[in-house]
Amino acid sequence: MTITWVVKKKSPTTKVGVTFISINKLVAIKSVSGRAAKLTDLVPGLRVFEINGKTVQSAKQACDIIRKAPIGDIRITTGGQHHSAVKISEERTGFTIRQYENKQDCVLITHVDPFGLFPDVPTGYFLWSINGKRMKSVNQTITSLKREKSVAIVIARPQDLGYDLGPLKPTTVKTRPIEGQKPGTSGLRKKTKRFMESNYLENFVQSTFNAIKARGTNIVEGTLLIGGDGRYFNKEAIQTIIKMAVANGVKRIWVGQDGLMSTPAISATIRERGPIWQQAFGAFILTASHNPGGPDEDFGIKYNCENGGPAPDILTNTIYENTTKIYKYFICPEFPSIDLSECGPTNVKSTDGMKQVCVEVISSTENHVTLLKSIFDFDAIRGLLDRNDFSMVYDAMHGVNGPYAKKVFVDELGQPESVCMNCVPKDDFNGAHADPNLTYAKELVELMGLDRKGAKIDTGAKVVQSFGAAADGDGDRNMILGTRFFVSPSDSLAVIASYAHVIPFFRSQGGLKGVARSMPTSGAVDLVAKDLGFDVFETPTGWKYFGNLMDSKAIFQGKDYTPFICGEESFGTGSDHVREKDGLWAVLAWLSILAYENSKVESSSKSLLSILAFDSSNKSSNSLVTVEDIVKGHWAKYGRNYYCRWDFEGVEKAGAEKMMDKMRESATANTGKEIGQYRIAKADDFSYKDPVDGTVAKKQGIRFLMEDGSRIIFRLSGTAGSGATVRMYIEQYEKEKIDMIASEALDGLVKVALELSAIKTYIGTDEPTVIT
Ligand SMILES: O=P(O)(O)OC[C@H]1O[C@H](O)[C@H](O)[C@@H](O)[C@@H]1O
Repeated sequence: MTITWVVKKKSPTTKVGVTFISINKLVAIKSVSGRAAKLTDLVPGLRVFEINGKTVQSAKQACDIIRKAPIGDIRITTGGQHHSAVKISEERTGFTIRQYENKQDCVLITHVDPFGLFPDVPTGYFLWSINGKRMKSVNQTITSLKREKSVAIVIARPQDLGYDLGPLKPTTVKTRPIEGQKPGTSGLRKKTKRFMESNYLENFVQSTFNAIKARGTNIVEGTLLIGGDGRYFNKEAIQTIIKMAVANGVKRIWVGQDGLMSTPAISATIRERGPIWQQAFGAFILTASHNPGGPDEDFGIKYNCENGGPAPDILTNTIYENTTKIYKYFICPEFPSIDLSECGPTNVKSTDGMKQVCVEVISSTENHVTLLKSIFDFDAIRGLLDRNDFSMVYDAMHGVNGPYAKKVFVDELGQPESVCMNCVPKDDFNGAHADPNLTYAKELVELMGLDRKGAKIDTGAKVVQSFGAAADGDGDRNMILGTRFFVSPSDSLAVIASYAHVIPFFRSQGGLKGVARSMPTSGAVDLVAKDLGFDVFETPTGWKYFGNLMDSKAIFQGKDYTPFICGEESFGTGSDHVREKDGLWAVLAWLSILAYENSKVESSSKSLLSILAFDSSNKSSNSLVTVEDIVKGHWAKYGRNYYCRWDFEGVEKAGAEKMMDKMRESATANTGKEIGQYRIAKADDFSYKDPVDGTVAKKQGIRFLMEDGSRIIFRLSGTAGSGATVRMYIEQYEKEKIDMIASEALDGLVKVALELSAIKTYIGTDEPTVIT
């Protein structure tokens, strides 16, 4: 309510009995005397809006207007809601006050006694002045209250001072676009030091918020999830993202304990956690996956959407566009840093208590492990693990999956801690390359009796474990090994698909309906699909392409391809239980297959392997059906897709791109060409039209498809940290000759590939850094 008071100015110099005080850009009445005091309720503390119809913003301006006004009526318009004022002659004020931590020269009223002298003063306001004197400290205020006989206080609404939100108050920070923030195959990856540069992380995070808001994501109602693989800068980045999320309007945030959460666990948590009104609308995942970590190595960030899957191309493109035209970001600098070491909620309120944000530190493992338990028969797996002739080791390579492995193998499946190798997450992965392949998982590979080419080595009298598996930094990749035996990821996918019915998740839903593989992954799974009648899809590299197929019915109202299994040659396997590849899922799938086959051998009933080619009846009733038995049984039934990938890491980008351009240009000319013992049936640059949403992805890899079904593929890595990485994929199918050594079987085709690409001319070498 506003009231206009009329006081008289009797001569050019007479005072009208009203003095003023400034509070920021507001004006309040400081004191009232003489005739003016007779006007009922014109008291100190009322806010002054206008004098003689002019808006006032400072005490000086108010005085000037009155001084310059002609003799006669002066009209002072005030509002009563903003400030309260009381004249007293007693001592008991009924206040509790404290210094306001975000602004050290302000006194905040934290409690008001309803029976005290100022019952109408709301808490959360500032005690601005007493008898016209600005109060800057609690001591000064107490002294004044005690000393003055009559007290007129002016209080200020926090929002009038711009302090109302306190820790929730957003600040706008000016920035400029930073070059090179285009996400690759799986998010933005750069050197950690680059990410630590001023505004680098902030620009990307703000661009992501801008993109998801424009897409209609309701970030105010849902929950934002944040977690990472624990690499260097993980925790600092999380605190920054929390502060930016709050400034952008997010009210509920979940963070994995210690800042840790594997990529599949993030996907599971988005999909599974909380009542519908709390469910996560998306997640920031801080990882550069299998790239090395540490201050001099790589850092990364990616965004996953409400279905738990990686942001689709359309969104990452918008994020990138936003990074090229960003000039400001929002952050709450006064939001407290959250202690990530203990699970539980921290509620942070605005100073006026009107707004609240909850940051909850949640278990990193709980949602994912609960989901895995609902997919697999843990009792059956425990039966296998408890056999005297079975042993296993799981190498988390110091990545994020250590705590998950301990939870599953030790807590749930009752195995000794020794099953878990390198299971303490480290921010530099112990100086190693947390990539589960024959080269980088060296310790495990040797333990399992293999060399870096996957050939058996002499382990002497040492007993080699029956089963070995490894994970990458963020826990979405897997490598499967048997005793002195390597399972290629393409074969692993095909074997799991052929055994899907032994896993309750698939069996209970009427069996598999769809399978998919990335284009460079071998066609082994296609043969299973053809045999067992599932739909099969060949997609570009990148897990995001599988998501639409999994959601074909639920989101796109098309044909239902779920339950669904998919995989990539890059050591990724998974299903529609989440929208990411899932390293532990693949390991449990293999243990389920082994448990199934071994329970059959034990009960002497007919084994699936005997239906294939491996004849379990030749085994003594107690001998273990091994990983090698299962894979060889698979080859005997379906034939073998000999396969290898050569990586040329950290080569010069320009040369690598030139080589790809040359092969692209020569595709038509190469089609029909004979080279060595091969004839090229088709050479092209793979492009993919998504059968679900119709989007087209071009330039996804140069293919040489031979008439006999063999394939040579070249593509540039989309995840390389610096320079370029050329990947060369070689595949040759043999129906009968399944017992050759892979490198020997593929020797001829490798030579053809080196010749067709003229790789040495372009990148200066034809020696790979990694062979898988
Ligand atoms: O582009 P590349 O380096 O070959 O990496 C390809 C891989 O990148 C990430 O790990 C993605 O999550 C995978 O889905 C993809 O297969």
